[in-house]
Amino acid sequence: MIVIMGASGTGKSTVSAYLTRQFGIPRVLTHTTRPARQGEVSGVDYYFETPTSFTQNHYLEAVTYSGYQYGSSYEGLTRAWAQNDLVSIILDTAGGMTYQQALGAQFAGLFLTVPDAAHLADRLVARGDAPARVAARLASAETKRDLTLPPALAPFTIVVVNADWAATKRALAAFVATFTA
Ligand SMILES: Nc1ncnc2c1ncn2[C@@H]1O[C@H](COP(=O)(O)OP(=O)(O)OP(=O)(O)O)[C@@H](O)[C@H]1O
Ligand SMILES: Nc1nc2c(ncn2[C@@H]2O[C@H](COP(=O)(O)O)[C@@H](O)[C@H]2O)c(=O)[nH]1
Repeated sequence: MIVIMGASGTGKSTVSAYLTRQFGIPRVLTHTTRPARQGEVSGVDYYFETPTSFTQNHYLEAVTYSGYQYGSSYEGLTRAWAQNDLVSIILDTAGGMTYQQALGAQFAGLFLTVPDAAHLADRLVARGDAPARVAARLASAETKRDLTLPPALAPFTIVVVNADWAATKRALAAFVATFTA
């Protein structure tokens, strides 16, 4: 399982979509109580939940991130694995730690970063996020934490600086090749 991590705006969803498009690697959909962003669809981007419906799934792990609940359910994992042996999932680093412990050798971390975190706000605003929401997200303890890869995950994780998209695509191709070699 490719576990994609990184702070908000580093490009996790963009990379995950590229892995699906280019290499046929499906993404495990996770559940959240945060409101959908413009263009996001339940069952495509997330399973969007109410606080009550969130409790009705069976989670391998769940976290609170920037004031909302997120969780990866066994139901979501089963659906993705029915499509392909190699799947990706987007998690915060706390979830990444849980998955590394649960999956052992099947865990392949992919940590995204940018050369200058000051550019993250510009990316999120360009994505269409409201400036107030961007400020709250980037000020959150979880986003600050996820600017850095936890040392415990370093042996099992590659780091990709996602600035020049062509370079990112080359790094992803080399990474994916390690699973098919
Ligand atoms: N290499 C890149 N260069 C410039 N912009 C990029 C690059 N990669 C992604 N982006 C853009 O940055 C914005 C944020 O990307 P994305 O939504 O994939 O980030 P994310 O890490 O999933 O964020 P979040 O955790 O907030 O959902 C998007 O508008 C995306 O198109
Ligand atoms: N530990 C988990 N983290 C998750 C899960 N689903 C998403 N995430 C992470 O949450 C933040 C915020 O996501 P956003 O879409 O609101 O920007 C981000 O770091 C995701 O990686 C999950 O099920 N478990």
